[in-house]
Amino acid sequence: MAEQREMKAKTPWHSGKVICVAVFFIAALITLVAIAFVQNKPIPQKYKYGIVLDAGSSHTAVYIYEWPAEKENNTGMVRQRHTCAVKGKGISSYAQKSSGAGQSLMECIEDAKGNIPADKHEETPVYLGATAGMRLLRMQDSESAEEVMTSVKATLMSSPFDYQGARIISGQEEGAFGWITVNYLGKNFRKAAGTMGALDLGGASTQITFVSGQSVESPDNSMDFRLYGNDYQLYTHSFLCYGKDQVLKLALEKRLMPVETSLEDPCFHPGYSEKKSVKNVFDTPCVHTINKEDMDKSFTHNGTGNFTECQSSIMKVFNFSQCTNSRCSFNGVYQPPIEGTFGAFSAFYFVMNFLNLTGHSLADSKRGLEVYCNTPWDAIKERHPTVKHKYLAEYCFSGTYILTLLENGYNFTFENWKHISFIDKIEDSNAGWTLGYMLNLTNMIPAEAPDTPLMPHGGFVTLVLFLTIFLLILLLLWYKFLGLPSCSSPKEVV
Ligand SMILES: Nc1ncnc2c1ncn2[C@@H]1O[C@H](COP(=O)(O)OP(=O)(O)O)[C@@H](O)[C@H]1O
Ligand SMILES: [Ca+2]
Repeated sequence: MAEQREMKAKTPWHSGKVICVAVFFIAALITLVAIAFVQNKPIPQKYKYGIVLDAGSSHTAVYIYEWPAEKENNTGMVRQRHTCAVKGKGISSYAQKSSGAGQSLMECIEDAKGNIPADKHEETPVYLGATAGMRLLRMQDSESAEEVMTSVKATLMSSPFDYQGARIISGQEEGAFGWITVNYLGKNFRKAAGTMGALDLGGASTQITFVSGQSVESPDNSMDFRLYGNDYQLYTHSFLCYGKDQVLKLALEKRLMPVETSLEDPCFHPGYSEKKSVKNVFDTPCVHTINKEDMDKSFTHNGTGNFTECQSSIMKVFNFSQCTNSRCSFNGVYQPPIEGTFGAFSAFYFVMNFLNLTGHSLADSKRGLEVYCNTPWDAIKERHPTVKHKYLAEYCFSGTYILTLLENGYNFTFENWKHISFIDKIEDSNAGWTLGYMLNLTNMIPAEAPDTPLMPHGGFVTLVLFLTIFLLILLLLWYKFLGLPSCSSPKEVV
């Protein structure tokens, strides 16, 4: 008997105590693995949506953004879900028939309805911001501008979305929100590396915005932001009339005074010849007024294709002679020295990308344009049969304007030219003021950095699982070498 009892003690696998521990052990392990698995499985994300209409001078674009509901204050979480290009020209072109402005947006509003889940329509904010085309119309004819804005407001208010306003934004806002967009998308706000300046070229205005180490001398050009716990003092300026369509008018105006029947233009290709109406040049508050008689005339616009001469003619649209600050860009506008890297978007990108000049030095870009501008118009048309006629005719002018604006206007140099990146999108979202505008209006950029957990949730669960398994193994080893703590009742132990 005594021998039998000894045998039993030496074969613990048959003991009730061991089975008890094993059952607990396996049950605990299964539970842990199940918890880790369930917790690590991505839970279906709840998304929120926002719509911004960019009512530019040349056209209107609708942007739909989306972001995971519980992560809205993290940088870089909002992304562009969809865009819709409104057919026809910009809303300012409806000055004479304002109801057409709101009507023009209908198709893209329908398109937005299909792109946002129906149960979210009511809670999705919609904003419209109009830029330089409407600023010019307001200067020219404030009543018509008011009517156009009333018309677009009515359309947006009749949509199922949550109407949050339609207004003409200021040039400072346009510049600053473009800067916020590129730095938000580039996740620069929480990096030590610093931010990127923003260069936006439109049809009617252009904006330059960057963080300057020097204090900004003129209050009009200064904007302060506190974002994710950092203070930023921005230098920003918007040059009304210096978008590429208005600058073309400024340049033509200089060559058309006095009004003649033909005009030789080095900024257009040799062989280019088109009849244009004088009114098309002088129909804007950016140029001088001329008498009605001249307004009704027309002229033949002939290209001569000469980059150097084109550049000299463009130089005349800038005024470099007066500056009441310590330093200026042009037209007496204060600008601190260029600092850091820049993202150049909108027409800066469209034009430089078409010309294949996005990765070139300033010297190479000039050489490239010399050849391009001098190429006969017929050859250009043959090479690009599908490109819109107006764009194609104007790329030599626009490219030359871009180089002149950046080098002579803003004082970029052969040296720091490489710090300019011509960009269209960052991570599938367009660079432009719309995203920054929405982030600001929805309070999605906190002033202080939100507290972040030490490690992501999934990592935390996995770590707990491993630590527990490790402890269980320790327990088993302990049992093997030191014996088993009893599972049975205290009475039996005694
Ligand atoms: N593919 C393209 N090639 C050249 N220019 C383009 C292209 N697409 C758009 N543009 C131009 O980009 C500019 C966009 O300006 P827009 O945003 O409408 O005006 P603003 O910002 O001054 O109110 C316009 O001059 C338009 O003609
Ligand atoms: Ca624009």
